[in-house]
Amino acid sequence: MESCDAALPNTLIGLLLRPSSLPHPSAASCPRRFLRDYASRATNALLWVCLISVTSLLCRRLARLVRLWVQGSRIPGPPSNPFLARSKLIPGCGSLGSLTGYLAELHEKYGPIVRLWLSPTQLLVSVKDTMLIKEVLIKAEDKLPLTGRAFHLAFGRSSLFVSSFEKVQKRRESLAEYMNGRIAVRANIIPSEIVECVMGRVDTIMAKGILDCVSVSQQLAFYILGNTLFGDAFLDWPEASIYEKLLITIAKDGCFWASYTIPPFWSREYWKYKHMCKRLRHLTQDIIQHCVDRNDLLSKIGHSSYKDNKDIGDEARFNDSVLLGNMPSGVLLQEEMAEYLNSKEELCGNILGLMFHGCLATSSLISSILTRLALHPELQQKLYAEIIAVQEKTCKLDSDDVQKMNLLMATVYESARLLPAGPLLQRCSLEHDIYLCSGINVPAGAIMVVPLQLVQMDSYVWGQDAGHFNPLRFLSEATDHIGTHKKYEDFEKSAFLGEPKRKAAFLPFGYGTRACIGEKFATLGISTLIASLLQNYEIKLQPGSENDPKPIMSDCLLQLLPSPKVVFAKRSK
Ligand code: HEM
Repeated sequence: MESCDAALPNTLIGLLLRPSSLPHPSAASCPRRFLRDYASRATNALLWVCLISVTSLLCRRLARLVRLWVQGSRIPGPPSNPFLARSKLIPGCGSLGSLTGYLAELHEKYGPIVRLWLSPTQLLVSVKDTMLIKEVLIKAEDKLPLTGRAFHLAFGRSSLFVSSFEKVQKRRESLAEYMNGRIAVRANIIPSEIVECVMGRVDTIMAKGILDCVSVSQQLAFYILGNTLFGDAFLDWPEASIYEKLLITIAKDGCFWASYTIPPFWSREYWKYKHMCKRLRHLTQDIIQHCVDRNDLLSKIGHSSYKDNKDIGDEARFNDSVLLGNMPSGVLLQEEMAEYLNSKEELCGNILGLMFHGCLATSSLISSILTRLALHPELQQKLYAEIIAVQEKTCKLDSDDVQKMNLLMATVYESARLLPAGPLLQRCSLEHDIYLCSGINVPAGAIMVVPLQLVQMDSYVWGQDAGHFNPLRFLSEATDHIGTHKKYEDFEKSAFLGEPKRKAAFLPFGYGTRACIGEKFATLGISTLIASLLQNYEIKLQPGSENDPKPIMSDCLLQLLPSPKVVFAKRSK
């Protein structure tokens, strides 16, 4: 009789199962027993395979962690042990009581690049030197996984706001191409209807009384972005104000909920948050539908082939949107249609991500500018004169005109310098170490940050008055050779300063592979809006509040506190 052993298949599993000695005599005589034996050996083998893979994964992780510890300890920084890191960070926050304050002290002591252990697995590397910053922002292409998780939790799947550069690269390129193309063909980035609508809202709010700088800026930003992404349909969309409130509420809590590695299913608050996110996504689908009904969207975010494809379904038209990827013009194929339906969630995630980031960043810059204007009436006067001088030569202000207004552009830049959208630019390299020219090696997985406040207010780069608001520093003839400002005179003839060191230290929109795509759009759009506002209104502090404490920058949250109450006084024409 043939042995059972001979019956084992001639495969790897057969090899693993082949007994070292002769088969058990009873195995040959009992096929059922043999099968049981076979199954248990197969299970054993499978468990071994699992064990080996998990062990090798853990070993790889451990090796990576050891590399992080070893290489991290070679970067200059306080002599702390990764295991004691977090407990030391809080009391060590220094006199300024914030991470930026602490980093300032560390840079003073250890030089332009310092490391800090946030936890045994989290190494933070802060870079302050302008040349190193450029190198880091070009070489490190990924963003922190936490950022991607927060966007995903709040807005669903997105191909624009994820950690890996590989995943966002294509969408970044198509969006940037579209935005820049749009600026090139349309001089009026903010169409006159939106300016009129925004002015109408300002009038309505003014009729009720005094304006809070932050909330009015939020509304302005929301309408500009909404109109850009959704078209004119956004202006008469009845759910717009609910949408705005939900977006802001969700944005505030996003990072908190995303910081849980395992979602806290047991928490009612978490489910409330998820419910709000769902509502927001439904509203986004609603506004998309509203745009489709009004045939509006593609004139804003798609490209021209929409008009040639009137016979395709409403939903298919969205396939043409840059937020999903440009489809070749012509008839849509079945698979493309199916692909589109799968991508619906992605479109929603991309739109919500853009609305969230764009609104928050734009409103913070508008609010900062309005505050400066209310606090500096002499600057406002000069700006008004500049606007009128340009306007006399043209009937309607557009972005081409605005670019001729040097003092206005300088005011926007200076406000962005003093109040960047966030305290830190963050990057990481998920897979590869980053070798810097200075000989420092930043291990893969380390969190790299650029403390924007320190860089944009560095007196070595910006002069002794670095902490003061002075738009003239961006204009050549209004600034003397040591960088201090003259009066607001002769600024009309001034050119923008192009000094490289300053440029490298001016990063409100980031730099390098993951820099902001909306930079040009935001600066020109905001300047056009401010020009239109100043044409019609004078911005004043609320009467009686002149002697109140002046707004100062809150170091942690990066906003001006308290938000001043302002009045928009209509100009007599
Ligand atoms: C005043 C307004 C704005 C400010 C201050 C601002 C600032 C920033 C900053 C600092 C970053 C990170 C850059 C980096 O890490 O190097 C960023 C990223 C980004 N911004 Fe903006 N932004 C503004 C408006 C907008 C607008 C209007 C849009 C588009 C509609 C936009 C689209 C993006 C996108 C898509 C990214 C992500 C890039 C990526 O992760 O690859 N931004 N922005």
